[in-house]
Amino acid sequence: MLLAGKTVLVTGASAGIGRAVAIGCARHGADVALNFARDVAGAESAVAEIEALGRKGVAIQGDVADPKTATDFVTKAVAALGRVDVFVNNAGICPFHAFLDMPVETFERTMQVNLHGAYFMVQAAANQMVKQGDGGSIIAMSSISALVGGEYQTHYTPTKAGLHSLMQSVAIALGKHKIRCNSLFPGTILTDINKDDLADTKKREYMEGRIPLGRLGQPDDLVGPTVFLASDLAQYVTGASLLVDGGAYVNLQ
Ligand SMILES: NC(=O)C1=CN([C@@H]2O[C@H](COP(=O)(O)OP(=O)(O)OC[C@H]3O[C@@H](n4cnc5c(N)ncnc54)[C@H](O)[C@@H]3O)[C@@H](O)[C@H]2O)C=CC1
Ligand SMILES: C[C@H](O)[C@@H]1OC(=O)[C@H](O)[C@@H]1O
Repeated sequence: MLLAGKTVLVTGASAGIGRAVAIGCARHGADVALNFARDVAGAESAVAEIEALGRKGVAIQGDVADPKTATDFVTKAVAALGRVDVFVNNAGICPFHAFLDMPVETFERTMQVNLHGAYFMVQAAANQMVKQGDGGSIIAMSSISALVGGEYQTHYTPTKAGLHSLMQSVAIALGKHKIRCNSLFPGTILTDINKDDLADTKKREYMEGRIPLGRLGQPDDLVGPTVFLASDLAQYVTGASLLVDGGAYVNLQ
């Protein structure tokens, strides 16, 4: 029970990686607050799974692109669960689109959800941790895309590099408060975010072929790395990043 007694907040947790991480943290002993955008049924079923594990769970609706959602989420999570020990910034979108005719709205929305939203969420969680006075752990679901490009992700990859950069800077700003800040770099994980893109059999086989461990990732593959960074096992780890990609990044030839 690496997270016994800890309260974990996760954004975008009604589906995909966020949901797996929220339930995984509960499996490791944490109470969990979930932010979700629209999927009430998904959020409620995630809370039910958390409660079935004997932990407390609460789902709080809000669009992370609105800066007010950040203080609302943290305030309501603290009202329900008492405190914030771990904050996982997970919510994100990746509407694949070519560069030369990228719609302004698609670019701006991707920035607002993935990066601006993260900034204010992390700020709200950090202020609560500073008020509590006994440290904490902040984890950003960045991406292998912080390190490499994507032809149809020119609006997305800068948000993932930006998220990692944010973790590096807040690791410095918050170190004096014993708040650790780190990034996870998932590779290609099978979720709704890439369902359409990977419906193209050629693309899927190409992506699979790049992975030394021989398979695309599953949301549960992110649970162990998240629990590690959230836990006291990582007490001297801050400003760091961890690739969770089956080895895809290092596989040049
Ligand atoms: N699936 C993959 O291959 C990879 C995913 N990631 C990142 O992992 C994170 C989770 O993505 P997945 O689980 O794969 O996709 P997903 O589409 O299954 O989950 C994304 C979650 O974010 C939520 N969300 C989207 N916009 C929101 C908003 N405005 N406010 C609140 N919640 C919002 C969605 O409702 C959903 O629950 C994202 O930040 C993504 O960029 C990073 C690397 C690889
Ligand atoms: C959505 C993509 O499949 C996924 O997102 C990322 O961040 C990875 O680099 C993959 O491209």
